[in-house]
Formats: sequence, structure tokens, C-alpha cells
Amino acid sequence: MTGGEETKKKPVAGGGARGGRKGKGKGFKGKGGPKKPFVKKNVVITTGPNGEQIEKRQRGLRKKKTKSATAAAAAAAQKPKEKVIKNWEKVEIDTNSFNHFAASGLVGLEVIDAGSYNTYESGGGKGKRKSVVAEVVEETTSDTESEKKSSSSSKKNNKQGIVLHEREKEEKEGAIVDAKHKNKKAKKGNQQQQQQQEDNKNRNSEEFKQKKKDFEEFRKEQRVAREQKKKEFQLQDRIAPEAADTLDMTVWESYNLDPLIIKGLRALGYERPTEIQSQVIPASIQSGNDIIGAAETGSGKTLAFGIPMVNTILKYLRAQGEDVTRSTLPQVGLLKKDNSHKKLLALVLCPTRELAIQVTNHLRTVALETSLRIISVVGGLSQKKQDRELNSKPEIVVATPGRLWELIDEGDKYLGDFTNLLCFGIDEADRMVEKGVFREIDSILERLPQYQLHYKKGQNDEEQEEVEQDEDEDQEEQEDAEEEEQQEEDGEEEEEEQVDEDQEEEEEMEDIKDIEDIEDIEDIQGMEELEEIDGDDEEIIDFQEGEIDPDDFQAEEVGFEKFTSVKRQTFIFSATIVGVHDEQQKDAKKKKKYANKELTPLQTLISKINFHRKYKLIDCTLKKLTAHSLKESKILCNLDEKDQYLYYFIDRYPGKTLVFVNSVDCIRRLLAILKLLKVVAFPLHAQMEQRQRLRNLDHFKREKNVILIATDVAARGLDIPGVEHVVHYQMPRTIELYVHRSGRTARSNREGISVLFVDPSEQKTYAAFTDKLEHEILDFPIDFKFMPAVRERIGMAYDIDKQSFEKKKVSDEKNWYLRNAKAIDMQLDDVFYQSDSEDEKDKQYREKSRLNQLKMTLDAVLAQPLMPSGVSRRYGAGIEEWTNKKNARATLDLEKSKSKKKCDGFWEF
Ligand SMILES: Nc1ncnc2c1ncn2[C@@H]1O[C@H](COP(=O)(O)OP(=O)(O)OP(=O)(O)O)[C@@H](O)[C@H]1O
Repeated sequence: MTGGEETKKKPVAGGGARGGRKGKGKGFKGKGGPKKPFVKKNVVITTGPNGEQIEKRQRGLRKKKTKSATAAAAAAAQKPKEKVIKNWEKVEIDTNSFNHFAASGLVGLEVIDAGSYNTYESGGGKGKRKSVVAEVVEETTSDTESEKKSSSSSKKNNKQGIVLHEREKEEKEGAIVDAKHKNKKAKKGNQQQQQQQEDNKNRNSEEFKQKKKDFEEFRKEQRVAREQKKKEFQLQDRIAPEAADTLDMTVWESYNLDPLIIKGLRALGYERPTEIQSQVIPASIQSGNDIIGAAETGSGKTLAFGIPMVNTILKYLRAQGEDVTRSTLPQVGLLKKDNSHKKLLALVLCPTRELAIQVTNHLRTVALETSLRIISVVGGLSQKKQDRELNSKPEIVVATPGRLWELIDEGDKYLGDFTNLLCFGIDEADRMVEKGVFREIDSILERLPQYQLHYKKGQNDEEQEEVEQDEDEDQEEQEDAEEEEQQEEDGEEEEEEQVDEDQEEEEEMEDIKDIEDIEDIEDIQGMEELEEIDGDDEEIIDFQEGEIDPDDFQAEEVGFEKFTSVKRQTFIFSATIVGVHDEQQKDAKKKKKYANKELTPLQTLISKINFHRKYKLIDCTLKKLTAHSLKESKILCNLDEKDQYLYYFIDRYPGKTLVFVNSVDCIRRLLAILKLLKVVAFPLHAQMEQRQRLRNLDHFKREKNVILIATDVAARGLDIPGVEHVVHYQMPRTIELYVHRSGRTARSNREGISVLFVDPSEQKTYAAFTDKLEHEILDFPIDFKFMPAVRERIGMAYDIDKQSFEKKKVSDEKNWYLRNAKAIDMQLDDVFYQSDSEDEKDKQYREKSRLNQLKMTLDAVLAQPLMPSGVSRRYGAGIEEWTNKKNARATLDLEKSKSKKKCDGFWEF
């Protein structure tokens, strides 16, 4: 088709289709039409009385002068023409018709290209020709009426495909439609006006006021009910009041904690602090120092920093004369209080949403008797709810860095104002500063206010000078020491034969204590000193007895920078922030790589966080790194045997099992297989919707015999009661991840087991792990008599999965073609639509029945207990003994299990 250009030069063709156009006209296609014609859907371009072009919506609702109107008007003035505007005409077109339109001055026809026209014809049109309605304008200078008529009639008989007919009928139809539309619009306008008048009237009426009041009451009730529900939920953690009354809380009381916190702890049944809590709480409350805390997984680190935080805030609020006891009034009442002056008092950062929500709930439980508002700021949840919660100006916010920074960046004033921040915490701190994980953390840390060095103006000037002087001296000493060290090293190199370098380094290493490692860190930052807590020689310099003077809580501007005199306390916690890294650092020293000064996570944090001049490192981690009550085991196997051992484990050792894998694809594959094997399993990974993630976690918490298959999104911090087993289906990428994953079980002194699956390709990593763990991971005892039955089931599940996958693939492919063909108006071969050939049908039928047969067989097999080979079901001999499922924790005697399985591709251990 070649008419495109002509039509464009003489901008006549516009859209005016009213007929049932099915395909999406995309302008001209075909051999000769490289340029698209001037096409506008539902718009008609006509020439006005003064020669200007008028763009008219199909239904004549809007008229607008086009840009070229003036130019056209000028041209019309030069060469006056007689214009005959014809009315709507119905035309039928085919692929060659456009030339004719253009040549005969036809405007307002929406172009139907060859493709869409044909599609229409073969797809749904059943041989009918395409009809459209077009407005026809003929420009004539001397045509007589009769000539016009003949021209019109010649069109009627035109062999090129344009047939004009039923002009009058169409004209009427068009007019009717327009009129109807106008009426409808007018009616709607009237109705809206009436409604508005009525609304205005009602708004002033008593009835309306009452209705509004009722509605507010209703909302209030709803909110109270929600609050109630929340409280009830929190009460779930509580023990019976009678039992709570008998608890001896003297240890807690000795820490000078707020009575409301002790009340909360009593209700929770926490009679005494855990090891890390007993070290952190007095140190932070009495000295006000910043704390870096490390302790094994599940040892109560959250409350180790949570209790001092809540305590500090309560003290601050009491000092401000606020009532901090839990109000018996509904929260709604509290919300109505003027809280515009309030500022954020505590902020905790966590790496995952689930963990942030968990920490929030944990803090709420100890603060239940108080009026404190604690909320989580995480992505993926209701924005409205989060806004509402933030409007209530919560004292404590627990957030993920990404979401928090997003809100600060958007200009959230409350979240972005750290000037009154009394407490700042980072949970799972080593993860938070891992390279490239949370870019936002740096921006957040940069916003933390700088300290003014004196808490009370003028009070500590001399002391400060002394401190600074000491600092300079220390630095000089340090520089000298470094110089000496360097000289020594140079000497060593020169006298290689005289000194056994390795020997010397070993000796050197023995002398190096953890604290010296940290001193190096301080050098990087220019920090004064680090205290390691050892009870007696705790030094309290700038904050006596943890007292908080309300006068101190003011920000003031010094020079160009904003300083604050608020003493912010910082808490940095993780199970793996020290220990492993210290070892790594020592290794590095050994190998003389220390010159690279690659910072460990702990060093990175210290260099980024504006700590107090005194902070304490409290390290309660065990040498073994993992929790003391955890039994660790491994299964060495080939890659293709992992599914078998997983099924074996799940079947023989039922319970709450968390299976860790390294990829989402692996989760999907395992879920499909386990589903066929009738194992209840839920997924958890970062690609899931947040609500679904929380729902699955909830299922896993509530159900007894259940599997959660997760990526490392669940590796850190999650405190799910009653997790009995952790399976590392794939090797964790780092030793820290191994510690955290394993730590989802064996929490709070409870027992738990972890099983590490190792295939030959993972053996190198495994060897590196055992080096660092400094203990052997024993073999998991496997009763190999069960394995043939396990293999049979797994084999059938694979078969079914493969066939279902093939079937789905074929139908997915077909659907893909259909979808895409529709999207681009492509005509597919009829063959595509035709049902499959008889042979094909037959094949499909056979495959389907084979699949059903397989499923039925597997179901029948699964209905029986897993039996060891050689035991006959028929005679029932010893069945009970074999079918008794075991509890892994109770029966697993790893010490005795030396049942090493021979496995291809492994080195000798
Ligand atoms: N003093 C206490 N007495 C009894 N139970 C406690 C006490 N403190 C905390 N717990 C309980 O111990 C469990 C583990 O606590 P938490 O989640 O804080 O451990 P964690 O050390 O942070 O673990 P992870 O390193 O895995 O994050 C929680 O269920 C908590 O309720």
C-alpha cells in the first residue's frame, strides 16, 4: 500500500471509526508504505469554514484548533474553495482502498491496515468485510451538484473496494448516539449537583453531626479492639500470675531497673538474666558506656540491649515529668495528646524485616507495663498502618536500613531527627556492615549527631584536656611502636637465616591478646582506649550512676555543625562479631597480610560509629562458636543423594525442621518433590511477598510437625520456639552463616541438632569450616536399611515431577504463543488452533494415564510407613520396632555414631 505519504502531505486521514473494529490498526504496513499515515484514533480532522483544520472527537465533544490553523486560513484566503462536507458514510475497505480515499479527498477514516483487516476477517469476522464509518469532505472549485453526485456514485461502484451506502441511516444513527450521550452527561451533571447540594445541607444538619460522631465512636471502638488484641497477643508470652508472684527477682532488682520493667520481666517468667544480660545490663546502666556485645545464638542478646534502652527512656520521660505507666485508657486517648514536641528517643537497626518485627515484639513484651510506643519500620507492609503508627510519635523505632532511609530521604521529619536519640542499637551488626549489603547504613550513621565532649557545660574542661593530652601521647607512643615494629621487620628480612621467623611470630601471637587487636582498631580511628569488661576495674568517668539530668537533653549549635549534648548510648550486637574475625585477623597477622589493613566487621563498625570515648566489648561467645546445647552433625553424600537423605531425615526424625538452601530455585524444586511425598513444607525467601513470608513463618511457629525451607533470609536472629532440627541442605557460604543458621535451634539452653549435608564439591569449604570451629562435626547416624525404600519413593516423585513439568511446559509454550500473537495482532496458522492429530491425542492420553497411575502408586506407597529392606509388611514381624519414629534430639548419640558411609569423590577424613 502506498497511500500513506500522500495522505500525510495532505493531512486528511484521521480516525473516525465507529464500526466494530477488532484489530488494532497500526497504520500502514505492506510493501509500499514505509511511512505511517496521519492516523488518530477516534479523532476526525475536517476543514472549518475559514479553511482552518478542526480536530473533532468522534462524538463531537471537543473542538480544537490545530497548530497549523492560521497557516491553513491564510492559504484558504488566497485560493477560495467551495467546500462540501459530506456526512457520515459507511464504507468497506480492503487492503488497496486507502489510495482511493486519499485521492478522493476522503477524511476522517480510521485506517485499518492489511494485517488487522485480515485478522479480523479470518479470526472472528467469518468472511465479512470490514465496515467503518467515515466523514467525507470533498474539496471542489467548480464541481456541479450533478458531478458531485456522479463522483459519489462512482465510488459506490468502485472495484477498488470502497462502497458507500446507507448514508442516511448512519447519519441518523450517529446523531442519535450523540444526542444520547449528551443527555446522559447532562443527567449525570444534574445528579452530581443535586448530590452536592444535599451533602452541603446534610453537613450542617444535626443528623449528620450525629452520624459523624457515631462513626468516630465506631472507629474508636475498632482501634480499642485492635489494641486489646495486640495486648492479648503479647500476653501469650506471659506465665500464670500466681507463678509470677513466686519468682525471686532480686538479681534484676540489683540493677536499679525501673520497677515497670521488673514487673514486665516477672510476668514473662524471667527470673534471672542470661549470661550476656548479666554483663551488659549493669555495665550499660551504671556507666552509660557504649557496648559491643557478642554471645552465642539464642542467649538473650535482644533483651541485653533492650532492657537498658527501655530503662533509659523511662528515666528520661520520668525526669520530664511524664506518666510512663501503661494507660488503662485506650490508646486512642493517648493519640489525641499533643505530641508534636516529641522526638525519636531510640532506634534499633536490624538486617531483615522479620527480625525487626520480632525485636519490636520482644521489646514490647518487657515494656508492656509502660506507656512506651515501640514500632517497626520495614518495607512490604501496609503503608497506611505505618504512617498511623509514626504519627503517634513512638519513642522506640526498630527498622530495616533500606526502609528507614527511604522515609528519611522522603523527608520524614520525625524519623530523620536524631538530635534527641538516647539509644541507638544495631543487631546482627557484622551482617549490617558487610560490603555491599546495606548501602543505606552509612547514610544513617552519618546522620548521628556528633557529641559535644562535655555532658554538662564547663564541667569537664580540664578532664577533657587531660584526655586529649593522653590521647596525643598515646598516639606518639603508638607511632613509635609501629616504627620499631617496622624496623624489626626489616631487620628480620635482612637476617633471615639468623631468626626463625615463623617461630617468632608464633611467640608474638601468644602475647597478643584480643584487647590488642582492638587497640589497633582504635589507632585507625584515633580512639583512646577500650575496656574489656572484667568486673572490678570498671571505670566510670563521665556519667555517674547512669543518672540522667533533663538539662542535658538539649541540642545546641556549635559553629557550623550541630552538636548535641544528649548522651546517646550505642549498642552493637551479634553472635559473630568477634571470635571468628579475631581468629581471621590473627591468621592474617601470621601471614603478614595485615599490612593490607582490611578491616574486620568489628573494626569497620568502630570506625563508622561515633562511639563514646569509652566503650566496652563484652564477649560471651564460646570457643566452639555455636550454641553450647547444639549437637552438630554431618552427612557426606553425593549431590544427587541429598534429596534422599533429606527425606530420610524428615521421615525418621519428625519435628519442627528448618532446612536451609542457597537459592530460591532450590526451594521451588524441593517444595515440589516434598509436596508429592506428602510432606508439609513452607517456603521462605526474599522474593516472596512480605505478607506471605510472615504467614509462612506463622504456620511454622504454630504447627508441630512441619518443615520450613528457607534461604539465608531466615538465618539470623529469628527466634522460633521449638525448632528441633536445622538441616544445611547446601553448605552455608561463610562460617558465620553456619553459626547463625545452626543457631535457629538449641536456643535458650534447649537442645537441638544441626545436620550439614556435604557433597564432594563442598568438601573444601567444609574443611575450612572445621578448621575455624576447632571441633569435629560428627557423622549423622544413618540406618542404611531404609535407603532402598527412600530411593523408591524419591524415584517415583521425580518421575511424576518430570512428567508434570513436561506437560506444563507444552501448555505454557502454547499459551505463550497465543498471548504474544494477540499482543502484536499476529495471525497464527489455523493448524495452531486445530486440535492435535489422532496420534498426538493418543500419546497425550497415554501420558496422562501413566501420570495418574504413577500418582496413585506413590500415594499407596506413602500410605505405608517407611520400612527397612528385608522386613516383610505382610507378616508384621518387628514392624513396630521399625516404624517407631525417633526424636532426633533425644536419640541422636553422635558420640557413638561412627557409621561412616563410603561415598565417591571424598577425601579420607
Ligand atoms: N532472662 C531470660 N530468661 C529466660 N528467657 C529469656 C531471657 N532473656 C531472653 N530470653 C528468651 O531467650 C530467647 C532467645 O533470645 P534472643 O532472640 O534475644 O536471642 P539472641 O541471642 O538474640 O539470638 P540470635 O543470636 O539468634 O539473634 C527468646 O525466646 C527470649 O524470650
